[in-house]
Amino acid sequence: MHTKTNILFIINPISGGRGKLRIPDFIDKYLDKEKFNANFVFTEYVGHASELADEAASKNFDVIVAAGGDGTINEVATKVLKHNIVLGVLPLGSGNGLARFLNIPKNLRHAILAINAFKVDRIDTAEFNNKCFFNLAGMGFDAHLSSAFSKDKKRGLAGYVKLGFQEVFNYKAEQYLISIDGIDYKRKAFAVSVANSSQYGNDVYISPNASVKDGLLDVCIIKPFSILKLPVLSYIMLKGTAETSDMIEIIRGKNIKIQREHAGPVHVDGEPLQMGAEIEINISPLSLKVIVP
Ligand SMILES: Nc1ncnc2c1ncn2[C@@H]1O[C@H](COP(=O)(O)OP(=O)(O)OP(=O)(O)O)[C@@H](O)[C@H]1O
Repeated sequence: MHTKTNILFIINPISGGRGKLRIPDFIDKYLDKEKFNANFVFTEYVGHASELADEAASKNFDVIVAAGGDGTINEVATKVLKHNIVLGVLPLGSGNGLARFLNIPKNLRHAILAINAFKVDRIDTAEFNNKCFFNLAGMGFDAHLSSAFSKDKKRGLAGYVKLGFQEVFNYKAEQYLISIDGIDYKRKAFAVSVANSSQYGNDVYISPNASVKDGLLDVCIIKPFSILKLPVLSYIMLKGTAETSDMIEIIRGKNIKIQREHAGPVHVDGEPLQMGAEIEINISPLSLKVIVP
């Protein structure tokens, strides 16, 4: 007789700006009950997913599924990594950067069927000072925007795009000293992103050739630009041509130190945080077990 796998679904009710009350019933309908004992829990506040995942992993859960966006994945995966169990993802966020990179189906039924198939792969993870990240972290305009977005009542893609347009006009590029595996680069930048996967979400690519399995982080420096070139930058990101563009410089490495002008906002998987002026980023190759289609 097989023992079943204990699986917990941690559902963020606000991610992606859609109601999720019926999600547990839907999952229950398609999940393979021969394989899994399923439990469901909704998060109630920022940081709750992390607490729930930590508790479940120290009990008898073998798989924890983050049902939400990159912020929810970040909280859950940090604890899944710590306890060396398996992460699942149901992409129910606004951008779903990591899920898109991993080709996890946007269609919920298909994403559940992929969990049933239970193909487990390993991906790189990284630390941004003492915070884990799995998709993308950074500073400059990205961080400024995610800080502003978190204060905004309206979630979802439309709200994000609208706010982005408002903020981009006022934002000033800053000076950074970036050390990548011991080589120093002094750069003025609109934003500095450190990419594990290739995209912010919604198929907006900052580092189109990034891989979560190459043991490398992609430091993406968006150079200062005239606002008139904003459509060009947007086009580059949508088409995934950053690698050959003169608006973005991409340098790969394992150990990254960034000295910025002052302490201030950063984002870690899209979630805004405040950090000091000095940031150190390191990669842990193939450290996280995750269910992939
Ligand atoms: N009940 C809740 N009320 C308010 N915030 C919550 C609640 N549960 C979780 N959160 C927070 O919601 C934030 C956003 O979640 P998430 O990133 O999953 O969605 P998203 O931003 O819509 O998607 P994406 O990151 O893919 O664009 C996270 O910081 C998480 O901690």
